Amino acid sequence: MGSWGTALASVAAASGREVRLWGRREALAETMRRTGQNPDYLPDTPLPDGIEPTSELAYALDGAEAVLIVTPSSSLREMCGHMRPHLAAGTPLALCCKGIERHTGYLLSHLVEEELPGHPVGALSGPTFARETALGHPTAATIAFEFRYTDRLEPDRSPAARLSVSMSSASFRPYMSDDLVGVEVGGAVKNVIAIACGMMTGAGFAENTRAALITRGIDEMKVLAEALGGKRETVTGLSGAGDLTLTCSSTTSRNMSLGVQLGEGKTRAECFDGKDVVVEGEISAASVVELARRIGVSMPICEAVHAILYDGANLDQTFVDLWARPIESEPRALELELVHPAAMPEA
Ligand SMILES: NC(=O)C1=CN([C@@H]2O[C@H](COP(=O)(O)OP(=O)(O)OC[C@H]3O[C@@H](n4cnc5c(N)ncnc54)[C@H](OP(=O)(O)O)[C@@H]3O)[C@@H](O)[C@H]2O)C=CC1
Ligand SMILES: O=C(CO)COP(=O)(O)O
Repeated sequence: MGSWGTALASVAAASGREVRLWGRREALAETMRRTGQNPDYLPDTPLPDGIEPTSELAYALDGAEAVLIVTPSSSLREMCGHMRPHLAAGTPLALCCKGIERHTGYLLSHLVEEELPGHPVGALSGPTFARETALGHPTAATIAFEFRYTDRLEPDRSPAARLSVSMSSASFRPYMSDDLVGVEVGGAVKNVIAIACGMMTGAGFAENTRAALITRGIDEMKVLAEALGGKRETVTGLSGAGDLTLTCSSTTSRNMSLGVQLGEGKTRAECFDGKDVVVEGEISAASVVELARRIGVSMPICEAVHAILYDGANLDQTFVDLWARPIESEPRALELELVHPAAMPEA
């Protein structure tokens, strides 16, 4: 029951679903039941009827028609282990977190398929700040499940279609996709590009530079998505360019905000007043770059963020160097063999 989980519970409840909203802290669940709000993550945002906050995971999952998983990506493997004994076979699982697992290079759907086999796994992703979504501002997102055939060999888009219909309301518009890889890559990479945009803004670079980063960031998403078996065109949709535009335009974004503060010269410890805030792009800067290097995809903006965050590179000089790279053609050509992360060479 963090900010995005609570917002999604509001969306589902507003569209008429009965929602059990799980969180690990009973005290917060009890406060939410009593006050109808989540004071820790979405203060001053009343929750609609139909949401039952609980800290009992078995109860939360009992009889669920679908499960939205909204932990930070770094907690996802652990969370899958907690969920395993309580999930009914075949329950669709939709990942609402954004990232790529560090060290394995797994897309989060690969991780969940490994930990929780036998479930359709998809993703819900897009330009969706939690508070705006919970307050009912018109919001669109993408729900992606891989295309499958039914036992009768008929096209089966049912998890994506059913969840989209279940979640849709006057203010929330979920589009359907069968390109899970493309959707997941967009969600992971956009956070790294948002840190880059923030860093540049904080360091005093101007709007032209930010627009260039956003556009070239889309190119980095495209080549990574395609190399992993996704579609380039997915990256131009809500989960790619849409989310990138949102995240790179506002310090409401924690990723953009971290970048701005680092660009202004703060240390990491000084950012967010020392609070432990979920900034997925910090981990993704490492996991995306490690993955890209392993499969031979060039992602210079992500490399720049990685160098600053992990190698102690000088921020201003790194961005000067980014502009001094050899001139390339636009768009980039890509000639790569498709490879599953599990079969990839070590870095
Ligand atoms: N906020 C947003 O606008 C959006 C966020 N997302 C994505 O959603 C994901 C979650 O982010 P968000 O909701 O913003 O984060 P928040 O910081 O708002 O909430 C994090 C939630 O995860 C819980 N949590 C943390 N670690 C664990 C763990 N090990 N086991 C169980 N629960 C855990 C926290 O519980 P506790 O309070 O007990 O620590 C809290 O409920 C991220 O991947 C983010 O990118 C996607 C779209 C929009
Ligand atoms: O993913 C988000 C909006 O779509 C939230 O962005 P931040 O995690 O940067 O706050």
